[in-house]
Amino acid sequence: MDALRSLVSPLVNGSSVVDGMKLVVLGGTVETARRVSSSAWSHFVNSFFLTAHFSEEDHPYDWLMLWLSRRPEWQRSREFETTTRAAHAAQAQGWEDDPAFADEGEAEGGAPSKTRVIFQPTFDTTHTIYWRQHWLRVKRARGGDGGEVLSVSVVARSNTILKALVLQAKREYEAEAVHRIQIFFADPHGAWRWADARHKRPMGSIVLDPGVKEMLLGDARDFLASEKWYADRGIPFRRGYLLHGVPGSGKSSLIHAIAGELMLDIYVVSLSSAWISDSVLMGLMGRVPKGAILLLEDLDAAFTRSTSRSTDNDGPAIEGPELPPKRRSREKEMRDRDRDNMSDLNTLSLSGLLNALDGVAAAEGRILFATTNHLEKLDPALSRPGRMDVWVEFKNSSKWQAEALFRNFFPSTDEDDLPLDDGEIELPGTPPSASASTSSLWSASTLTSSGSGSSRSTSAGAGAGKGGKAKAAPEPLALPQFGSSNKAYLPPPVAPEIVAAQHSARPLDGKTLANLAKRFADSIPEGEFSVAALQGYLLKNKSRPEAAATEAAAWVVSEREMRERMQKEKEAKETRERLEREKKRKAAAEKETAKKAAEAAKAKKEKEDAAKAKAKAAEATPAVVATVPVPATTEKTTTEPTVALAVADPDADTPAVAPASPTDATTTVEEVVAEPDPAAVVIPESDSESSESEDDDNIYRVRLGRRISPWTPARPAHSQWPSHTPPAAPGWGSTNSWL
Ligand SMILES: Nc1ncnc2c1ncn2[C@@H]1O[C@H](COP(=O)(O)OP(=O)(O)OP(=O)(O)O)[C@@H](O)[C@H]1O
Repeated sequence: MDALRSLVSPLVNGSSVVDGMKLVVLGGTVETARRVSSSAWSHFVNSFFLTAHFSEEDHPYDWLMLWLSRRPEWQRSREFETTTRAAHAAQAQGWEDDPAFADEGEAEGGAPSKTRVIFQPTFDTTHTIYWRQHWLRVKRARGGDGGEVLSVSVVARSNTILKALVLQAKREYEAEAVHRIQIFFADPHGAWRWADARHKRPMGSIVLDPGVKEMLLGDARDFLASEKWYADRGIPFRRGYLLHGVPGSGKSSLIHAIAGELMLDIYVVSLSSAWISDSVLMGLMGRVPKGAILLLEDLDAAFTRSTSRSTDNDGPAIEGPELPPKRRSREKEMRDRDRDNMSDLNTLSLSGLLNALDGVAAAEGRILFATTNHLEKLDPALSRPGRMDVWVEFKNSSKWQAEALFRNFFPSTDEDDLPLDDGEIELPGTPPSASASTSSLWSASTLTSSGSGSSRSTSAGAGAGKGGKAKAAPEPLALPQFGSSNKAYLPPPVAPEIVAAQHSARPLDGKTLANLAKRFADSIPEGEFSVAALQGYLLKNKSRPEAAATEAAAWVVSEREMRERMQKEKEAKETRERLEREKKRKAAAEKETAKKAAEAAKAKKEKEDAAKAKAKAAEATPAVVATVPVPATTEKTTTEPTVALAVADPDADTPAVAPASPTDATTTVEEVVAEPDPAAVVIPESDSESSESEDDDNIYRVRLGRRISPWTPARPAHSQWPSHTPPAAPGWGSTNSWL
């Protein structure tokens, strides 16, 4: 005990515990003070900083990212990450041209690298950038929703510097984007997703009847400048254009060109999308920025989504030859993915669409373009003024358009159009049939004769746009040929169309071009082919303008034949399908008839079987019939009806009757037995599980576990019953001695 006390006493009485406690308190105080002072310091510092936050989803974020990408401090980050995800943004904004920002890799052969890598500082790294006599602290971070947020802080008394920064970034961005238009597509979640940045399409490349383009462009320009005019008159600041007509006639191309001319972004919604609904559309419309083009594709398909249209035409609305296949396929992929991911949720209603177009929540300041191939399918409410103010019809190509298209297509050495020869059209060089072998020397003979085996790349005088300088005829084509050194077997000549596909045409002088264009237009029937079809033909002959002009008539014939063949095939297919359908319908009807007949036969058989079984059972089993005889005569005064039991004897003609009560009413029983119900109240004794009595004025039957068919003998009048003896049902077993 003493030993224990001696151990504990220093702890209790000694100063070590107190010292320990003091240490804990001291440590706690110091740490608290440190935290408080640090927090106070950061509050103090932050109170001098002005901070702006930019969310990834908003445009200023893109402006600032472009601005930052050009700051050496940003690029010198010691901690950085690489991404290819943002490569499209870089491309869109021209960052790809900045060697410090993207990789310089090139694929073999000098082609640009397929994947561009972007370097950017990691998250949560703070950068200090000096700009306009201010130090800016810039940080990328993750926002609450997982998206990226860019924060820019500056020590300043007012936020002027931050505003100036944003405006500067915007200016730079817009200067960068001046040659491109941004395309956004609606996604199934009701948000706008950036899809592409495309080069502007020159208005001159659109071939329409004179004045149409100018009218539309002028109208849109005037609208954008008239906000006050609209406000003063209380008219909603919106304008709608309905472009309708045959496919491939330039509707989307014109919208693209107008957007480029007016420097507007395009927001595209395809109303035939599977996921579109009233609420999604309303949300999308509300988020279209002011001064943008909203493009509603396939207006007619909104409520009658035909699979053929939605599957065939799911490419981007803004199509053009200049669109790189890579981007085209990315957009297609995006749409396909959306379509695959989403179940068919299209619940767009007409009223929903009308509301989205000009309801109270509809966005103002935007230009609406809607396209349709079937004007006749549109609800009149959709196309009324206020929703669609200007209508433009697009038709198949006229001769005038064909000529203009030809002139646009092939490069010319002259700026000015030369008057056409009145006389015969003169083609340069040899006749068309031989032109393939002489013009630009793309011929097979050139190929075979060039067999040096060297792999020289041919610049075939291409790229000289209209007005470009005339170039010397390109060098003979010298493609590397497999087996060129093999003397035993010479390679077969290359097909002319393959050769033609490899080059562009030489620039033609103005007079020749004019003559060829006229010859081409003469061969094209008025209003029979779409401009897109003509463009396709010219593309096939893009290195052979002469052949394109002279072979156009043959092409028209072959196209007609092909159409005829396709029409016949279509009709044959339809007939086949119709016959197939009829056959199926017939087979189904026959099957149905056979089924019904089988069912009827089965039912009949069942009925017969049941009847047989019943009859058999009636013959085989004696039954107990319990009836309650009634007073047959008025003399009967007893208040208790007598119960009689009839035991069915299969061998007897009539069932034997055993009086159930000593107070017998033989007459009654005999009556009952003598006139049995034909529906056979024959109840096997063994079936008797329960019984009840039925009140029937003067007849009482006792049910023995089976329904008894009605049997109504002659009734005595009620008055025959004494008033004090109602025909109460006898209590179960009240008089029936055997129960
Ligand atoms: N009038 C035109 N002028 C110049 N090019 C045209 C014209 N019409 C069609 N094209 C060319 O044909 C192709 C398809 O044109 P576009 O997509 O504009 O037709 P669309 O009328 O919008 O067709 P759809 O109704 O099927 O969407 C484009 O490559 C375009 O360059």
